[in-house]
Amino acid sequence: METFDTIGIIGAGAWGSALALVASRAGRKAILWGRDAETVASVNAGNGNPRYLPGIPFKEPISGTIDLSEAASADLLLLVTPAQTLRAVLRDLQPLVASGTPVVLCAKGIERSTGRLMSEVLVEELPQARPAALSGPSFASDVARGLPTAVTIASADGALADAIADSLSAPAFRPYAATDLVGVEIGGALKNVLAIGAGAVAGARLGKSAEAALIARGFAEIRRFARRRGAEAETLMGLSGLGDLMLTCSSVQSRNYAFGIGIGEGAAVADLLARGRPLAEGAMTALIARDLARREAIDMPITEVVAEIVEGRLRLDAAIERLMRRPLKREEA
Ligand SMILES: NC(=O)C1=CN([C@@H]2O[C@H](COP(=O)(O)OP(=O)(O)OC[C@H]3O[C@@H](n4cnc5c(N)ncnc54)[C@H](OP(=O)(O)O)[C@@H]3O)[C@@H](O)[C@H]2O)C=CC1
Ligand SMILES: O=C(CO)COP(=O)(O)O
Repeated sequence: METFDTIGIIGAGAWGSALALVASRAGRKAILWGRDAETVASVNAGNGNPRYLPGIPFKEPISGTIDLSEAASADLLLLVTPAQTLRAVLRDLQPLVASGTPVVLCAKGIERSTGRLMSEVLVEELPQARPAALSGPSFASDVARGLPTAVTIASADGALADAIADSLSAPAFRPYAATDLVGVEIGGALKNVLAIGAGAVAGARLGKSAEAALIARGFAEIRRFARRRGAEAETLMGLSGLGDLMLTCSSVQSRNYAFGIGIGEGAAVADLLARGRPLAEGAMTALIARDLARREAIDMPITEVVAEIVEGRLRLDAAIERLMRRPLKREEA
């Protein structure tokens, strides 16, 4: 099996830092690239990442750098900047990455300007890379603390997925290899949209029954979308689909769920978005998924209302009424 001794992590936010700790715990040399010199200096001084993972000590060695070429020369790269920044980051990486380098996409989103999945952006901008994705139920703070976590690592090249899983496996971090890259990406991106919806229902105190209904019917939308893209049904039932959906739609640790709670409690979406941080990828993904669903005639009514709420064009009570008044239908997805 191929082995990857050095792992370059691109993006020193919460998830990139947590994954750098994982790589180090797995016995690899972890090179964490960040554009913020202060954060990188803090990591190198052994003081962790107080901006994104406050209060969590970094006990394992990580080599921080602001020099992209240093991280880009690693045997394996993890790309961990937000979805909408992926293309620009890949353009910077293009002259620095050796042919055949495996690149693991860790952002959960779809590109707004093109509707492309992260792997499609990767193929366009860094064709010399071997694409893979890491997804699943995993809060950065849990992983950084060393709490037990399982994720999916997918690549169309099954041997590569196995090798990446092997290289990242650590006592409290258990990766499962998979080959359905598209299914893994879709589950990870679209669960964030439902987390906003579920959070809004929770924030408005509409009851756990309503939350469960939204999650279950929203999951039917994700499966519909994934089926159309050729994903395997079982993928959506796994860690990167149902697993991450359960986590993100039920925990205030989730930034998407928390964003939804804010909406449900009556905060203006514009105010929530203007705060800019923490990152709620689903706010952007809702708009893209709605547009793609319309273009491809996929019935996604919950995604539709979440998108309109995010756009500030629909109130939560009107959204619920619209969903409840839809013509009755058979339950099958
Ligand atoms: N946090 C989590 O629990 C998990 C997150 N993810 C996914 O990982 C992705 C990243 O999330 P997360 O790390 O939490 O986000 P954070 O907001 O914690 O960090 C984002 C990082 O990306 C950097 N960044 C932003 N824009 C650019 C850019 N244009 N070029 C280079 N670097 C940039 C930021 O740098 P700066 O500080 O300088 O702005 C920051 O270091 C998201 O898609 C998210 O869905 C997946 C699983 C778990
Ligand atoms: O993807 C995540 C957990 O698996 C993190 O979710 P949030 O981005 O909503 O915090």
